[in-house]
Amino acid sequence: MRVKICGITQPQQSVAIATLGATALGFICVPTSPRYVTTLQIKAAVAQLPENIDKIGVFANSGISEISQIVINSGLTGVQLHGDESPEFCYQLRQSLPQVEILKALRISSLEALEQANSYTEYVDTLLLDAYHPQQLGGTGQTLDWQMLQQFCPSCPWLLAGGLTPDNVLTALSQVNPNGIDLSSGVELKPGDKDLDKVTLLFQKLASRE
Ligand SMILES: O=C(O)c1ccccc1NCC(=O)[C@H](O)[C@H](O)COP(=O)(O)O
Repeated sequence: MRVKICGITQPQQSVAIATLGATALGFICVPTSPRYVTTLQIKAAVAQLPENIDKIGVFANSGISEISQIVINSGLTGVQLHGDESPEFCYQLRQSLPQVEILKALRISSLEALEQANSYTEYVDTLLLDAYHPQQLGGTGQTLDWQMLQQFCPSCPWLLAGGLTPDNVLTALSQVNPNGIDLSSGVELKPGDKDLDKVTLLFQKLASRE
C-alpha cells in the first residue's frame, strides 16, 4: 500500500521518513499554508531522496505554467491538485507534464460530493479523498465519514486522507479499502515539523496488519 506523508518542510525529516517506510512525500506549494516550502527547499529535499520515493507537490488553484515551472525546477515527480481544479484543467496539465503523476484531491462533505470523482478518473492518475473544512484547504486533522466510503471504488487508484493518525489508521482501513493513505497533522509536532516517533508508530501499526 502507498503511504504518503505530506507537509514536509525539513530535508533531514524527508530522508528519515522515507527510511521509515513512506513511499511518497508531499511538499506544500500553497503560499498561505504554514507548511509552505519554496522551489529551492523542495529541490534540496528531492536531491537527498532515493529515486523510488514519489515526490509530490501540492498546489491549489495555481496556473499550469506556474506548476510546470516549479515541477521542472525542483525535480518533483507528481502534482497534487488540492483546489477547485476542473477535469479540463487536469487534462491540460497532463499535456504540459506528460511524465508526471497527477493526483486530484477532492474535499468531501457529502455523498453528492463523492460523485464528482467519476468526472476526474479519465484525466488523472490518482484520486485523493480529504475532509472538507470551510476555512482550510488541507492539513486540517479532520476525518472523513469512513462508512460513506465503504463502496467507493473508482476506476483509478485512490488515497485516503483526512485526520489519519497512528491511533485511528487501522480502524479506518478496516472500513475502507484505498490503494494508499496520506497523513500530515496526525504525525506532526506542529505544522511542518513531523514527529518521527509518531511516524515510526504508524509504520509499526501498518506492519501489524500484514
Ligand atoms: O497541509 C496543508 O497545509 C495544505 C494546505 C493547502 C492545501 C493542501 C494541504 N495539505 C494537503 C494534504 O495532502 C494533507 O496531507 C491532507 O490534507 C491531510 O491532512 P491531515 O488531515 O492533517 O492528515
